[in-house]
Amino acid sequence: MTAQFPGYFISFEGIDGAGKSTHIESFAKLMKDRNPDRDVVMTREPGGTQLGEQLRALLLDAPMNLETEALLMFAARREHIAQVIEPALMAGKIVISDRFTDASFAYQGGGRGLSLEKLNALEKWVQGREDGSILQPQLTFLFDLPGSVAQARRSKVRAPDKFEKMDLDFFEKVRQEYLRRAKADPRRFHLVDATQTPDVIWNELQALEIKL
Ligand SMILES: Nc1ncnc2c1ncn2[C@@H]1O[C@H](COP(=O)(O)OP(=O)(O)O)[C@@H](O)[C@H]1O
Ligand SMILES: Cc1cn([C@H]2C[C@H](O)[C@@H](COP(=O)(O)OP(=O)(O)O)O2)c(=O)[nH]c1=O
Repeated sequence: MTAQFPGYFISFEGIDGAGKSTHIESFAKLMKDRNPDRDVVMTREPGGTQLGEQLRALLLDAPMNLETEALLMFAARREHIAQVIEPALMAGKIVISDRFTDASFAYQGGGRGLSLEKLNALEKWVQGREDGSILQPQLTFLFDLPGSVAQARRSKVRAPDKFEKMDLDFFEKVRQEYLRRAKADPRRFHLVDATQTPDVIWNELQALEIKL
């Protein structure tokens, strides 16, 4: 269940190298152009706050126990929700986040094997609201593509962080968990075939009618 806010919450998801960053800023500009009376807040996870960015640096670099990793992801998320996401949504803003909780289910759950039970408990704890609802994006773009294609793209442009050093099998498991979640919640997810060219993807994003 999603709490009702005057704002609108959108997340971008996908395995590393899927093409999220390539489109997210143009998409934020598109939202602003179409809704000139609304503020658009761009943010990211892990991160989005001063503490969250410090946690991000640790999470993307230091090897750690799986439970520790999940707890730190959700700790950064709690701060992000309290400081950035909820206030913006209460004020009627459009929040666009480069990743949110689906990434924890996909990476720590699907990829590294943390149980669904623990992830569900963390989600309830961190995103639970007084009215019993759980904060979720209203719309999630899932950029989907085979791990091998994403890996080839990444290797051309950047040195890998801790997650990007994981092998193909890991990314295939992350991808399958993302797809499982998308299938379970088709009203929230918009699946993007990320093997298409950036132009085709951009046309697809522009053609979407988003009812705020
Ligand atoms: N649709 C696409 N086709 C081919 N290359 C792409 C496409 N989208 C992005 N890229 C390239 O792939 C690399 C990774 O894209 P990026 O947007 O950083 O991915 P992400 O943010 O999902 O990790 C970049 O070099 C980018 O230019
Ligand atoms: C939000 C989140 C991210 N991650 C991982 C996915 C990415 O590998 C990494 C950072 O994501 P991202 O910002 O997409 O990295 P980049 O800017 O290098 O494309 O953190 C998790 O494992 N769990 C989470 O809950």
